[in-house]
Amino acid sequence: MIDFTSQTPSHTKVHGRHGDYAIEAKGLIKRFKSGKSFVEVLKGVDFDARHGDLTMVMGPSGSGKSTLIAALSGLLRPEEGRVDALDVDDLWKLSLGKIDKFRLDHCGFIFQGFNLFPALTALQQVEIVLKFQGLSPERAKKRATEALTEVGLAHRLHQRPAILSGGEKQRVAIARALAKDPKILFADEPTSALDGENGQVVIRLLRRAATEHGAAVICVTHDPRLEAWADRVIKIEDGVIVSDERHTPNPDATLASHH
Ligand SMILES: Nc1ncnc2c1ncn2[C@@H]1O[C@H](COP(=O)(O)OP(=O)(O)OP(=O)(O)O)[C@@H](O)[C@H]1O
Repeated sequence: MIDFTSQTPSHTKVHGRHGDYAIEAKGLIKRFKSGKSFVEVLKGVDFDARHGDLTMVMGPSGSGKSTLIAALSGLLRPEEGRVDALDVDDLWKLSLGKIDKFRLDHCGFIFQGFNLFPALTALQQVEIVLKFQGLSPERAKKRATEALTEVGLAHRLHQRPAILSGGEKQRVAIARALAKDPKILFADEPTSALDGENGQVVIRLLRRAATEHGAAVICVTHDPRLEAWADRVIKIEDGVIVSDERHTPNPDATLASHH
């Protein structure tokens, strides 16, 4: 286990100014230019996510899921609406530098394509982010080793991505995201490139990030089988939230191999 006590209690209820909510967004509108006109991809979306919850965002291809994540995390400016996150009121009113800093300090990201640096070992992939955050090399190494151990990769510390399996690469990406103990963890289709067994390892780690580390985990997925692990399932269609339900998660659910 990683020692998170130096930053936040392990059963975190890291309540910022917005109480149980890690993120609250209102009236998000995002348009993209398409020829001479605009396509509205988010049509006034209200969204919130709580600390300790695994919130799943589901919906058909092109419904706006990735755009929503990008607007919530300060990566893509919406035309209208506001995002309150942790202690920040209206993220999009901050300077770009402050938005970047907010993301670096508080958000973790896990994507379908892993986004690892080909030249770096598993340990270095995680260390680099921690050093960038200001940890000393010794502390970064210790923390990176702990994070990789937590995801079951203690025996792979010195391997580069080329010789890691898809499941191992995704676990490195998860260790990298979790090592800084993010209060908000964004995952975009984190299991879609993986077989059932590896997908299960990944979704269990995301479940644990919410339950044990108190992160608000926001996971975009096409895969309805992942709902078993969710506290909440939000469905989006054509830029509009069409349903929002709370669930009782089953952390021991199984994901049959589908490859
Ligand atoms: N930079 C962009 N410029 C123009 N259109 C875009 C841009 N990014 C996304 N879109 C369009 O916005 C719509 C929503 O895209 P988005 O990636 O948010 O959907 P999604 O629900 O995540 O889809 P998928 O499940 O396929 O990843 C799509 O029609 C897409 O083509």
